[in-house]
Amino acid sequence: MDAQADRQKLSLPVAALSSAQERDFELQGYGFDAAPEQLRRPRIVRVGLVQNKIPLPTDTAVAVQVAALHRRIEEIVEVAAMCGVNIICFQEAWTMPFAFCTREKLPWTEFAESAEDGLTTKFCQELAKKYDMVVVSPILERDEIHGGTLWNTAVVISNSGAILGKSRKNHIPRVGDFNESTYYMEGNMGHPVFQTQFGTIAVNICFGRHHPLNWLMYSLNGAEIIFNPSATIGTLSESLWPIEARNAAIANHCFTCPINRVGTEYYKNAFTSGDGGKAHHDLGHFYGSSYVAAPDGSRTPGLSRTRDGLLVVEMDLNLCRQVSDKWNFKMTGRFEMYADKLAEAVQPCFTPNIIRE
Ligand SMILES: NC(=O)NCCC(=O)O
Repeated sequence: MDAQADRQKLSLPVAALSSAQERDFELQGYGFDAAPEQLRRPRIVRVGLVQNKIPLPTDTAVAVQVAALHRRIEEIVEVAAMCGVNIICFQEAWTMPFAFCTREKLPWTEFAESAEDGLTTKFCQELAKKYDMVVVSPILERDEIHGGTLWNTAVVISNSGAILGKSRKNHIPRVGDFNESTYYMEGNMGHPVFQTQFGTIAVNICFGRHHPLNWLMYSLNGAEIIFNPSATIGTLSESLWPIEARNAAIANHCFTCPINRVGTEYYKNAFTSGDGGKAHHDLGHFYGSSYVAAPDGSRTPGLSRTRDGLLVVEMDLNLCRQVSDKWNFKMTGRFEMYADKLAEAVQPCFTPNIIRE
């Protein structure tokens, strides 16, 4: 039997379920248990994963689009609060259309905001305080202190409303129409993890999902829950989606939370893919399917491929150490051997260890 079938359904408040229905988004809840221990109490936390379409056409005024996204997220977060969510994470670049496919600078760079005192961070600080909830807010960041550099950044806001810090996307796609290197730089902050009241969390943004060493480094820094806010399309990655984050949860003895936006975003000006094909007006269908995977390899079902949704997942973080003690991948990982070998392999003078007759 697929381990995903035995994730128990979480019973969610009727008021939350009816609000979700009224507000036209899917609401699902699941739970992961751990065995009782003698010396540690269960460490129960509820996480919320939000996936959504952009509510307005991409040629609406920038400020109007941002405000509409704020309103949409506010109504979903309100329902998350009814469900007792402690930590919530939104999708990659949640305040904007995923317009990097166009390669146009304006108006898309106008969606970039300061991670420290931009409108969106202030909005999230209010939500965090109001609902006593840690908020992970992935945005396009404009870093005025460093010449206005753009980054793809997740701002982590404590349930007190204080900004705990930020984490930047380490790996930038060079595939299909994901022309993100035209806009922002590779993250320069390494692999920060954030100690929150509810557990230790990290944010591995989108394309980092394909890089096992990226997951590993967040885990080595102590992350128990790694969020993976993403924007990806069916024709490109749907076959990888159920596997990569789930495998990372197993390999790193932690929970992983991949989140993908939904819908097809239409652009007025056509763009090409540099493959001789016809110019087109959209990047493709963002297939949602957000889910949570546990360190024991089980996972929740995914949210819808087409609808806005909130996935509420209760987990006992004691499961991380319990699975680690069973499988010991951190003990058996031989990281010292790989550290040496990788240091050699990245040198220009490296010669592969191939034995020939
Ligand atoms: N947002 C982003 O990095 N997308 C790239 C495609 C993928 O990773 O599936």
